[in-house]
Parts: sequence; C-alpha cells; structure tokens
Amino acid sequence: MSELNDNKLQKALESCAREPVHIPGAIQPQGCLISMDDTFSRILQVSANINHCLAVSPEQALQSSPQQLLGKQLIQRLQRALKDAPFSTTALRTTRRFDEQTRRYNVLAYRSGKRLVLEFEQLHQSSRHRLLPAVNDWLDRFARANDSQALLDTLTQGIRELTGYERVMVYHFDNEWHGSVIAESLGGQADSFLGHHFPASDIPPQVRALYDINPVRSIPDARVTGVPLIPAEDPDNGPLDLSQGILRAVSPIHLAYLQNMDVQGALSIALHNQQQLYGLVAAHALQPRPLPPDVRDAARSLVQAATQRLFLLKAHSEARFLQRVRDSQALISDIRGQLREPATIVQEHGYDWLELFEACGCALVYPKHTIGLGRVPDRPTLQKIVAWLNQESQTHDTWQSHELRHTGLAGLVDKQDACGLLAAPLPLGQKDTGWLLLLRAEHIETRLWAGNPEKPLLDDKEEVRLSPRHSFATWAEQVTGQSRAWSAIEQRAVTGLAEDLAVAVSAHEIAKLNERLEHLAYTDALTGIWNRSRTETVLDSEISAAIRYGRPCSVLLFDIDHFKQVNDTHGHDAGDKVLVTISDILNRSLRPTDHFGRWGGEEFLVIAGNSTLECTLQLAERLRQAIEAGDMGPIGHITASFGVTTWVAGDTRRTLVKRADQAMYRAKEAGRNRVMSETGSGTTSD
Ligand SMILES: Nc1nc2c(ncn2[C@@H]2O[C@H](COP(=O)(O)OP(=O)(O)OP(=O)(O)O)[C@@H](O)[C@H]2O)c(=O)[nH]1
Repeated sequence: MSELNDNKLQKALESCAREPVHIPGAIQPQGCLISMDDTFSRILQVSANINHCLAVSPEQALQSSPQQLLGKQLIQRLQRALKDAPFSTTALRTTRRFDEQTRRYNVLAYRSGKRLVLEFEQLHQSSRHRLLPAVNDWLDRFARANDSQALLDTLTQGIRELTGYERVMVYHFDNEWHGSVIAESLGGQADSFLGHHFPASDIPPQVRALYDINPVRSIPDARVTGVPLIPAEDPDNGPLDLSQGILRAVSPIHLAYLQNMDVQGALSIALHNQQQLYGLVAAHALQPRPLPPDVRDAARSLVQAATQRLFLLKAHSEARFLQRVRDSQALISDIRGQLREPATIVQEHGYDWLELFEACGCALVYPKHTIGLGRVPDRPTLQKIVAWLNQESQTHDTWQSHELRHTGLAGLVDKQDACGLLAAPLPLGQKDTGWLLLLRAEHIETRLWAGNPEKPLLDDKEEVRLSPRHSFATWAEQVTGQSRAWSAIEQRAVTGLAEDLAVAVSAHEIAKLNERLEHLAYTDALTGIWNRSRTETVLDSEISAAIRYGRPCSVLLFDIDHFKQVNDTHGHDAGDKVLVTISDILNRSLRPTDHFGRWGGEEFLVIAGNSTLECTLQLAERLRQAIEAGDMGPIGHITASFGVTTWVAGDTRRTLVKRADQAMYRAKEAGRNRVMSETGSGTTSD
C-alpha cells in the first residue's frame, strides 16, 4: 500500500474508531424507549414511536410522571429489581391494556449514568414452552461434543434452528483482531464464508468494546432507519448511552455493510474467554426476521453453555499437551540422576519435542556448548542468535516470534531454515544463560478474505472514511514468511522444559567440575602424573594387598643426577621440560599394573605391584637406560640414580620408602646413574 494510502487508511481507521456507536440518539423500531431520572420522578426522553408501542404520544409521555405513565406496580417492581442488581440489566414482563386488548411486553431496564432506561418490546406469542425442550436438547448435544470443532459446528446448527436465520457462523479473533470464520451452518440460499478472514477494521475497537458490556446485538431488520429520541438530548445529562440496551440504533456504516453482504437481519453474540473477546457467533437472515426476546435469550444461553464447554475442552487438550511435555521432562529427571550428558538428552528426547511443538529443529546452546537437532542454523549462527537473545531479553524471559523477518534476527535465520522461533532461557546462574531454541518452518497459507482487506477506503472528496466493502467475493492472499504462531500453552511448556534442562546441564557441569577438581587433587600440575599424596594412597593400598594376599610389592625411588646443575646452566624452564620428559618416559615404559608418581622435586616413585625384588631391579635397570638414552634437547642426556626394595612383613609405607631412599643414596654415593637395592630385615623397626 502506498504511503498516501497508509496515511489515509490510518485517518479513516481513527475516524471510524471515533464513531460514537453507543450514543446514536435513536433506537431500532422493534420496540420503544423511555428514560427517566434515577429517582423515578421525571420522564426525560422517549422514542418517537412510543405511541405505536404503548399508545401514548411522546408529548403526553414527557408530561407524565413515571408512575402515571407506567403504573405504580411496575415502578415498584423496577425499584426492587434494580436494588437487587444495581449494575446489571433487568428483564421484566408486563402487560398493558389498550384498544380493548391486553398487550404483553418484555421490559429491559438498566442504568445509564444518572438515568434509568426502559426498553419495551411487545411479545406476540409465547414461545417459552417450546423453547425449553429445544434448548435442553442442544445442551445435551454440546455435552456429547468431544472436540472444539464438533462443538462449534453443533452450536451454529443450534442457533440456526432456534432463530431460523440462514447463515450462522463462529468468528474467531486473532491477536490482531482479524476475524476468521471457524464454524458455520447454512440454510436456504446463503453463501458460505467458512474459512474466510475479515479484517480487524470490520469490527472497530469501540464496537468490540460494546460486546464486553453487552454480549448480544440484535438487528432484526437491517433496512429500517432509526427512531429518534425526543428530545434528542436531555439538557441536564447529554446524549443517552445505550451500550447496555438491545434496541440501540445501528450505525449507518454497519447497515450498509450488512446490505452489501445481502444480509437483512443479524444477531451477534459474543464468545468471551475470561473477560477477553474470543470471537462472535454471527447469525444472518437473508430477509428481515423478527427475533422474539425469548428466542434471543435462548440463543444467548446456548452460546454461554457452548463457550463454557469450549474452554473446558481447550483446557483438557492443553492439559494433555502439558502432560506429554512433562512426561518428556520426567525422562530428563531420571537422566539427571544418572548425570547423563545434555547432548544425550537432546538426542534421546529432541525428536519428541519436535513432534510436540511442531518444530523443525531444536537446539540447546549454553556457554561453550551448542547441541542441535533437526533443521537448525549452523553453530556460529546459533551462537549469534543466543547473543542477540541475551541482549534483547535482558530479563531472560521466554521469547517468541512466528515472523522472524520482522525481528532483529531477520538477517541471521534463513527463511529456508525457519520462520518462527520459541526460545526459553536456561537459568544456569546469574551470569551464564543458556537457551533452548525451538524453530518452526515456514507455513505458507492461502488466506481467503471476504473482500479485499486492502481496499476499504472511500474518498468523499474532502473527507476520507472507512467504507463498508461492496464486494464480499473471495479474495485470496498468499501469506508467506511466517510459521504457525506459538500458543500461550506452548510458551508455558517450553519454559518448564528449559528449567529442567538447566538442572540437567548444571548437574553435568558440576559433575565435570568435580572431575576436574578431583583430577587436580590427584595430579602433579607440572607433569600431569600422580602427585605425592595420590602415590602414597596407592602405595598404602598395595601394602594392604601384600599383607592380605601375601603377594610381593616392590618400590623403586629414583632421583635425577646433578639436576641443580641443569637448572643453573639451562634455566628453570629447561629443568621443567626434563621432568616432563621423564614422566613421558615412565608413561611409555611401565606396564598398566605399575603405578608411579612424583615423590618430590626431582624424585619419582614407582610401585611395581605383584613384583619381586629381582623383577623390580630389572625394571629399574630398564628405566635407568631409558632415561639415559632419552633426548633432552640442548641439555643432551641426563641420568638418574635408583634405589629398589621390596616389602617384608612389618613394613609400613614409611619404612618401605625409607629403605628405597637409603638404597638410592648409596647409588648416588657409588657414583650415580646406577641401581642399588636394600632388603628389609622383616622387623618392625624404623
Ligand atoms: N626445574 C625444576 N627444578 C626443580 C624442581 N623441583 C626441584 N628442582 C630442583 O632440583 C634441584 C635438586 O638439587 P639437589 O638436591 O642439590 O640435587 P642434584 O643437583 O640433583 O644432585 P644429586 O641429586 O646429588 O645428583 C634443585 O636445584 C631444585 O631447585 C622443579 O619442579 N623444576
């Protein structure tokens, strides 16, 4: 749409929204109206047709007191009824006798500001006795409807049968207040509008607001003009607000709209979901069709009953969905106990989530991790999405869009990959946040509009106003670049899922952290082999095994020769490298059953499990040669001196290592680069 048209449309919408539909100063002719002050002392306004309805001229009526005009008894009944229900409308039945006939009326009474309004509709033939069984029958059918669609279909049939109107539809409003026809029942020559969309401007905000005050709008004859109120305005109180009434005259725009649709009679009843307008039941008659108050009330009861069942069915289906998501969360909880990797969780349950949320891909992204499943953007893109979400959602709330092209993620996510995103934060801690991302593919929809919604303008030379469409012929619009929208319940469910995943992720991170801490506690920071404390623990358990099973346990302790010189000549870093190289030599040369660790600065202890002294001497010799042969870079070659001993009864860790140390000392004394052994006496002396 051009910029000019955009501006025009905006102006037209604003002017349409200003149309004071609640104070039309007139009523529809199927009844008459009397307004009086709220102390029941003065008649303030009457409709011009009061003579026809109540056999009294407007002048006479305006000169009478309410009691004179309506009789003491009716006034007393009204006073009682309005006292009991001061803010709502009250319906009474009454009779009047004139032209030698007794006429029966339905009287709708309500307060309007400081005034009291009475709307009289003449009752011609009581239909109550046949209405009740019919209503009961429909209520039974509603109770048997087990899904929303069946229920709404039944409702449209019920309203059609009750009213005799030819087309009954259920409109549902989307988030932008566009309406779509989701159920319909047709009779006679009525055309179908099922599946059609109606632009939000068809039912402007102030008209929608009226449905919140008064859920029923009845226009039995769309051809007639309104009957004015006399006087047009009450000088003390201004225009009369008829929002709560049933006779309120219809705006000319709406009458033209109905005529353009070939509709001559209409009844609309609001469907409310917890105070919010969910939709409308709209019944159309192709000819004017009077609608007795009883039938109107019965139709309203049917809509109310169906609405309650509709939201009950919706609640059930949402509960089933939540249960399925919870089931998959329960599996995470099991896994949580086993500390399985988040990647495994995503692999095992991700496909369930894709199915449950009708998503094409899902990803779990948290610091240093990106786990994806299904159709998802590449890793760097996922990281960028999450960075954007962290910026966008400072409060870390669940974020969603079914039109990514209109968000800050437009350039990041390719339309081919996804058009919708539901993202729930993983509360991992104050600084770190991860996200669970569910992506939805494009959903190309052919939307059938009842008339072209882009052409609602009428340029009256000077003034631009919204004109009702002249054509309701189908106009098809291809809607692309969108996914199916995310429902509130899906948003709730993904939040819960993300919270559980956060627990799983944290548990895994903690497990990994513990592993790291444990590793640090066990290992020597420089060489990565066991430290002294860990070596002592292992030596203790080897000694225990030696005591219990009588199996041999030998140790060898070696110390690098002239290491101080290495440091002094080549620097401390070069010395460090030597220690690391020696650790590598040990790693390569020893059997898996041997254990070793760094015992002190340049001292290493090897525990040769299940090994006799003789075998350990051979091992020590092998190690000595390996060290001597080792290439130490610019340092050249280095050597080490070894002391070997084996456990004898009564040995403790201290005595055993002390003996090995003595042997090593002797090896140093004897000229270094050699292996010496020491055998224990079998006594317990230190
Ligand atoms: N680079 C390095 N040097 C260490 C480390 N731990 C101990 N040393 C050094 O090892 C040397 C040990 O020196 P000494 O005890 O005098 O023995 P030595 O020079 O090896 O001589 P002998 O043992 O008698 O052959 C000292 O210079 C320590 O500073 C270490 O982690 N890195």
